[in-house]
Amino acid sequence: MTSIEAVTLRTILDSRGNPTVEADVIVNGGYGRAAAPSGASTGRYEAVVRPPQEAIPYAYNTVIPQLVGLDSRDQVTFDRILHEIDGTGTFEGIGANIAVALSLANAKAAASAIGIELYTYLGGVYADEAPLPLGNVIGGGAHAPGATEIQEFLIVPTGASSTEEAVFTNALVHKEVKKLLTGRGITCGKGDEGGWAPQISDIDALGIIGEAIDTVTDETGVTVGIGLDVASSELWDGERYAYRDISRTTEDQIAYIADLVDTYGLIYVEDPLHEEDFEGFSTLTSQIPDNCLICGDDLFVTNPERIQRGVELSSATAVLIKPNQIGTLTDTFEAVSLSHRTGMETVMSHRSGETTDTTIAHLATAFGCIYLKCGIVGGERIAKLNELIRISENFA
Ligand SMILES: O=C(O)[C@@H](CO)OP(=O)(O)O
Ligand SMILES: [Mg+2]
Repeated sequence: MTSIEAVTLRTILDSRGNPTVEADVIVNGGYGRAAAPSGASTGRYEAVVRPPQEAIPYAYNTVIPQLVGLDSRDQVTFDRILHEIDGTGTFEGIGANIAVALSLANAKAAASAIGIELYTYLGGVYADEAPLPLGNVIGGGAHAPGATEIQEFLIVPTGASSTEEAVFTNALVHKEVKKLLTGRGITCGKGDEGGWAPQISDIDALGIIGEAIDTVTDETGVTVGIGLDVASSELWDGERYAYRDISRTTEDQIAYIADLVDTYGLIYVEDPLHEEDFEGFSTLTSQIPDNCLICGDDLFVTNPERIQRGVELSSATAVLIKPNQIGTLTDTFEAVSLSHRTGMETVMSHRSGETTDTTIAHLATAFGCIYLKCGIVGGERIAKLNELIRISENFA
């Protein structure tokens, strides 16, 4: 038994300058630390976050005394107890930020006590491949208001032969996009996730990224695919998708996305429709070629019940996995395994508000996710990418 000896919670800074929760779990022979990230375009059905200044004192009184003495290696019981103490099903009581930090820190403590890496502890001998990085190269929406209308223009170095090459290919495209923007006299800063945030149309963004990829592929020989996170719940006004100069009905939106997939050869589209529209997702998925994943983020919120509904309606071919949307590692694992059992891919994802915590690089590898979505540059993003490079050394 790896007994939990002490638990500490503190408030730390996130990448947007907001307070977030960090947990330390100390066990006999090891310790684990994890921090909660936070979203800007959060799904309506995500587990509930409580402000750290309220949630931490509450956890010291109500949660931590019940965790001390538990066996850290029994993650299922640890997570069940978090749910029992909370009692709401959505972590409204203790806060999903507290729950996720504690749950991940506990797994890391158990791995550390055994003296193995987290991805090996969770994935065993069959965790032998690192996911490809899916990175945000241009962005707007809730992450950079005033820039592009689609929230994220993503790239995946599908032709990379190593994690190092994959990570650096994305970085080269990111640099090349800056060159092209500057060459056209377009000034831009960066959005919350480190993608460029120019005031250009979505179509121009796709054109520029295509050009940048061509240059990088010519230089390196590595092919790169393009994806989108439309984050459509942010555009949906209850009746239509309200873009700046046009508003689209659901049918128009489906036709628009299908056309983008076709014209730009997209290989990944996340949240093309809003978070309630399982049927619209299903119609779009049936029209899209198999080589393009249709991924649900706000639609599924890493919640097995919602994923099951998506399975029944064939709404998507991939599920975005964000541990803080559901609150515990065990719930996250259930979401991943249900997705895989039903033939869907999984994409482990950062949030727009992040810390230098690298846990998701381990989870993505342990759980066999196809992609790790975590940006391209910026300290809190490269922390995860550099960890992925370290993890991949073991598979060489
Ligand atoms: O929509 C998303 O997929 C995420 C991460 O890119 O954004 P946020 O964390 O703001 O929900
Ligand atoms: Mg998303």
